[in-house]
Amino acid sequence: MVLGLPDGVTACLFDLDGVLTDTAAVHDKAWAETFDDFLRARAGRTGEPFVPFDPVADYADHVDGKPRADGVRDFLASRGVALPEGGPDDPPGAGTVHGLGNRKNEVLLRRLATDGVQVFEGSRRYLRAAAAAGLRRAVVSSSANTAQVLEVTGLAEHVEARVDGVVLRERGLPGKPAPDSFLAGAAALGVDPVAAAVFEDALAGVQAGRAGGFGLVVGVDRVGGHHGADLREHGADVVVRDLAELLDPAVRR
Ligand SMILES: O=P(O)(O)OC[C@H]1O[C@@H](O)[C@H](O)[C@@H](O)[C@@H]1O
Repeated sequence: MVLGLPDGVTACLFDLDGVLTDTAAVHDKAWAETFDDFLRARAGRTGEPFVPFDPVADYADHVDGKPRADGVRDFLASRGVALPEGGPDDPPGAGTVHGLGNRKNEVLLRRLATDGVQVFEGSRRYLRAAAAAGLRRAVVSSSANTAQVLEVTGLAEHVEARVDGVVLRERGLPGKPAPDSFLAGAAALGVDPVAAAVFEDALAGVQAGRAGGFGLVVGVDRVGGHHGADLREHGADVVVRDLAELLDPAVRR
């Protein structure tokens, strides 16, 4: 066993937000701000009560890990709201799926610029150890901002391939929970799925890992509560709080 991975696993497919970088929380806040503005205005118009976006349950169940437009559609569907699709050039905040998505991206970029991006130290160490052990390494994220985040954090140099929200759109691939993005990551590294381990903090992400028949699905639980159990239920073979636990089994819970 190398770095907590079963024999035969020669590649690692890392999700980005919440696994390598502390950006899941930033996405979550940007979604909450966007959806709350939308829901508040809608309640004002319809007279229905304003029920805010729940940054724990709504984020985990409907948004986390999915491509931007899927997040908009799936969360609104959970509230019985269907918006027209619109198009990628819709102005931020327009009453379309893309308009709300563009608004969320504006808020996200503003928050990333003011708060910066933190890399989880255990993840940086794990990436270095994986490279030293000769494991292949790809980042597989639904975010269209992946390349910029990898650059500003200096993580790009540790990663050999990237499948992200931009690549998914270009290739017309379905996002997580479909396995396609992880399968594309394994293909980019030239390995079979069974020889690759998936590292994921989102329910949609571990579901994708399970659906793709990967060698191991590592759930990363940074939020606590019942998220660890939910990750297992949706497809994680093991759950850790930080990738450092895989480097040092002594700190494993
Ligand atoms: O809006 P972006 O940057 O393309 O990101 C899309 C999604 O990317 C995922 O990585 C995040 O878990 C989601 O929260 C986010 O919504």
